[in-house]
Amino acid sequence: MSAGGTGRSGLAIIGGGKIGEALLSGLVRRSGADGIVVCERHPERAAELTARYGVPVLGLAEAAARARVLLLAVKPQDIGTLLALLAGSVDTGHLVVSVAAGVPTATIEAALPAGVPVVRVMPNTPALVDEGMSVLSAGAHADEGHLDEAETLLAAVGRVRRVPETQQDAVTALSGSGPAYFFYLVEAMVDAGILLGLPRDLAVDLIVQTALGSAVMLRDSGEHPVQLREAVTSPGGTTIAAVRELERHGVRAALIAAIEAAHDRSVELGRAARDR
Ligand SMILES: NC(=O)C1=CN([C@@H]2O[C@H](COP(=O)(O)OP(=O)(O)OC[C@H]3O[C@@H](n4cnc5c(N)ncnc54)[C@H](O)[C@@H]3O)[C@@H](O)[C@H]2O)C=CC1
Ligand SMILES: O=C(O)[C@@H]1CCC=N1
Repeated sequence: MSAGGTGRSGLAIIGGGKIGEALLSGLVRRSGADGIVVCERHPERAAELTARYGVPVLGLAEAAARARVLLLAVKPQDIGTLLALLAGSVDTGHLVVSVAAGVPTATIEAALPAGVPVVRVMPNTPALVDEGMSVLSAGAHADEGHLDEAETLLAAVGRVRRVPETQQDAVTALSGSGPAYFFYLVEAMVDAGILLGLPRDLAVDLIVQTALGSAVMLRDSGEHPVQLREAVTSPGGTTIAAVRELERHGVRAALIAAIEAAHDRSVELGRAARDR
């Protein structure tokens, strides 16, 4: 991560919120805090990140003067203001990596000096435990080398895939927001355990281990989710009684509609960032 002639190296994480911290924590675990700086506008939060990870918190101009890669991790609603503050400190020797949901690379490019390479990334919070899923797309001025650079960065906290930018709103709805759907499902299953009279800690333990085991099977067995579900579903048994209720309550349709709504919201956030 060094750019010949500029004297810049390393990474500035701009926005030390939930995803900024998830990425920071993984990067520090992997290679230590050297070469990483953070920009965070809330001083209390900034102090917390320094205490937790040993990273310096700098102003935007100083961070851009030092770091070659600028990782933008502020809300889509704040990206316009951030880019206006940052534009005078950014040049084509930087690589700008944005994780802002919905915000097209073209919107970021238009707010920065001509030719600055931009890569759009959709990560997710399991980066906190090195099991993240990050999906990359190149902007107009980002080449294969820039994508490789962003991929190396994100690979420190989990798996990485590349897609054309047109797929990023769908990716955001699936893997970006995806952890929330699984947590929601787990909450509901724990509630069911409570209804059936189990102690909460037992219900949580049963469901979390079942989620983990199921996830490993999905990843490693080579079998389709339908085959895995069929293997649990004994004729005349308990599972089919539950599956009938899931179908009767439209859970499959509800999930599809929910994910479509997340996609549409991502598109909307992108439009709002462009028009702001
Ligand atoms: N939370 C998640 O699971 C994921 C979030 N994202 C994206 O990451 C971005 C951040 O999301 P969260 O971390 O959830 O939000 P957050 O609200 O927890 O964090 C944003 C942080 O940016 C800081 N900030 C805002 N403007 C700033 C500026 N000009 N200079 C310095 N710091 C500034 C805020 O003080 C805040 O701490 C969003 O664009 C979101 O779409 C992407 C993937 C997953
Ligand atoms: O809810 C959000 O907008 C962000 C983007 C993907 C996950 N969290």
